[in-house]
Amino acid sequence: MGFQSGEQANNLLKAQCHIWNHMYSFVNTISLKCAVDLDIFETIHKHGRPMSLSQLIASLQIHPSKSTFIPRLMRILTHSDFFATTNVADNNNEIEIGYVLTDSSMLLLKEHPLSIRTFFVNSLDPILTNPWNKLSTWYKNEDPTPFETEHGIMVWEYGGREPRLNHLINDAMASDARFISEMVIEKCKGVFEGLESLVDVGGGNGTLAKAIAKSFPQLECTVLDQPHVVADLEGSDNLKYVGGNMFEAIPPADAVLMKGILHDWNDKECINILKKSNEAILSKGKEGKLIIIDMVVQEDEKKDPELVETQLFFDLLMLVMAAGKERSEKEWAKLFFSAGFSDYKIIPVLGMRSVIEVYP
Ligand SMILES: C[S@@+](CC[C@H](N)C(=O)[O-])C[C@H]1O[C@@H](n2cnc3c(N)ncnc32)[C@H](O)[C@@H]1O
Ligand SMILES: COc1cc(-c2oc3cc(O)cc(O)c3c(=O)c2O)cc(OC)c1OC
Repeated sequence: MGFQSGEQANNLLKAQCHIWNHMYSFVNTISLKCAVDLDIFETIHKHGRPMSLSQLIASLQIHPSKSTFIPRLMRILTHSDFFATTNVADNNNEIEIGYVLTDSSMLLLKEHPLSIRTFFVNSLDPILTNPWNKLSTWYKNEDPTPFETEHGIMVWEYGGREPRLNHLINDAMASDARFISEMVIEKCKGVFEGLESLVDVGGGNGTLAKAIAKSFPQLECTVLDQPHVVADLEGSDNLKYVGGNMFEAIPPADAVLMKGILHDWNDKECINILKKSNEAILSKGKEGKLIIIDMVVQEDEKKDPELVETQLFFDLLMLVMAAGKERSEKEWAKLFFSAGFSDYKIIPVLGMRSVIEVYP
């Protein structure tokens, strides 16, 4: 085949690069996981100043025959912004490259107060990644999710039967909730002010509710989750745990909080949960509200390509794990009005996610 122009050939070469880039996008994931498993971030952090390759290699627990392969791992992770480099002088005053952590790698440290390492590590456990290999099979069968095609059971039911999955998910969610709690409370104080009671529906082990209960001591907080999730958890003065089913009943409260819940369900199921939430709010006899923390998918691709791509990754994650979806503002509005709510306000202060207030 002859090319009509140099431009045509160049376009095909670019297309090939695009395919190869996607063919090996997983290299980014695997390299990052490898650095976490080898404790590279912890090692550089503990060093306390820029760390040269020789210092790093000497501190890692790797086989001596693998020392010469560390620079290549460091190079790709520097390319993907998990390390920054600077010049450092060695003992002989020779200049070498020194590695330092970036904001992203800091969040993968075990001891960082906002660490999301557990969310990262647990999300890459084979129990949660194997279902992705069933995506095309799932498109050809009647199963509700690729998770069910892989494991023969839906994710939330499986959590009740398989303690390892229950812990993987609960610990991952708690890690995310620790990250987001402070920001929610700091940036959205007004959302909680004046409330006397709040129920965190599907609140997991209560990480977010605990932070809210601590910041607003006058607020009576309840965490509703599946019985096996809250079974061994103990409340405090203004926090209690209730085992139940959000499709059946939600305890009455001035406000219903749902973080990362509605994106796990399809539209029909969401409308049922929203109607139960509306009943819970109205039964207090006051003008309560619903507080949702979830993604609002940005429709303007060009605004922040990494943010939009990550939202689209999560949209497919929801399809693979739980038959849910990430929603655009239009899709959220349709759900709220179908469930009988009259208005809503999106507060876009959490990066990829937003706080949405919804009013009866
Ligand atoms: C994605 S996690 C979110 C956890 C928590 N909101 C957070 O932000 O960390 C979804 C939660 O919904 C809970 N869940 C699933 N089905 C439920 C049901 N029918 N009733 C109550 N909770 C449920 C799960 O047990 C899980 O804790
Ligand atoms: C709780 O708030 C959020 C939860 C999720 C989230 O993340 C997951 C990650 C996994 O590896 C497997 C899963 O099954 C899940 C979920 O089911 C799930 O809901 C994601 C969020 O934002 C992207 C959350 O914040 C709203």
